[in-house]
Amino acid sequence: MALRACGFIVFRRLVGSKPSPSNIEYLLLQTSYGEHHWTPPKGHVDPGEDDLTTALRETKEEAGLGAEQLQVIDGFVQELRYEVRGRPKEVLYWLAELKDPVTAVTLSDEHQDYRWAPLDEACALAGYKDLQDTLRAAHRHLEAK
Ligand SMILES: Nc1nc2c(ncn2[C@@H]2O[C@H](COP(=O)(O)OP(=O)(O)OP(=O)(O)OP(=O)(O)OC[C@H]3O[C@@H](n4cnc5c(=O)[nH]c(N)nc54)[C@H](O)[C@@H]3O)[C@@H](O)[C@H]2O)c(=O)[nH]1
Repeated sequence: MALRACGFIVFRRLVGSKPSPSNIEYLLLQTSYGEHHWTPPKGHVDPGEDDLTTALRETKEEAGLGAEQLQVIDGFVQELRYEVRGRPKEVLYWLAELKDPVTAVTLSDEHQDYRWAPLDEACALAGYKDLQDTLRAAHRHLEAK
C-alpha cells in the first residue's frame, strides 16, 4: 500500500499591499534530517484519520499554525505521487491563506528552518518538479480568483 501524507500550501499576502498574486509568499519548511529538503507543512496520515484532519494537524505540529489562523481556499487540491525508499507515496496538498500575515511560525524538531518565499524562490527551494508544478498551479488558482 502507498504511503499517504497530507498538508497545506500556506501562503500570505504582504502587509499593506493590495491583493495581487505578485504580493504572495509561500511557506516552506526545511527538514532537520536526511537531505534537508524543503516542503510545505505535511505529514503521514494516522490510521483512521481523515485527510483534511491530517493536513490541519501536521500544519499545526510543524508550523504552529492552527485552523483558526488559516483560510482554506475553495476548489484547490493537488495530488503528488513519488517513490520514497522504493515505496510509492501519495501526497495531497490543499491551499490556505494565513489570515494575519505577521503571525509567527513555530517549528518542531522535524524542521531546522523556514522561509516565506515568492513563487520563483519557492520553486527553487522546492527543487522537485512535481512540487514546483503544484506551487505554480496554486499561484494560477489565486490569479484566477
Ligand atoms: N533521520 C531521518 N528521519 C526521517 C527521514 N525521513 C523521514 N524521517 C522521519 O519521518 C518523520 C516525518 O514524518 P511526517 O512529517 O509524518 O512525514 P513527511 O512530512 O511526509 O516527511 P518525510 O520526510 O517522511 O517525507 P517526504 O517529505 O515525502 O520526503 C521523503 C523523500 O521524498 C523525496 N521528496 C520529498 N518531497 C518531494 C516532492 O514534493 N516531490 C518528489 N518527487 N519527491 C519528494 C525526497 O527525496 C525525500 O528525501 C520525521 O520526523 C523523521 O522522524 C530521514 O531521511 N532521516
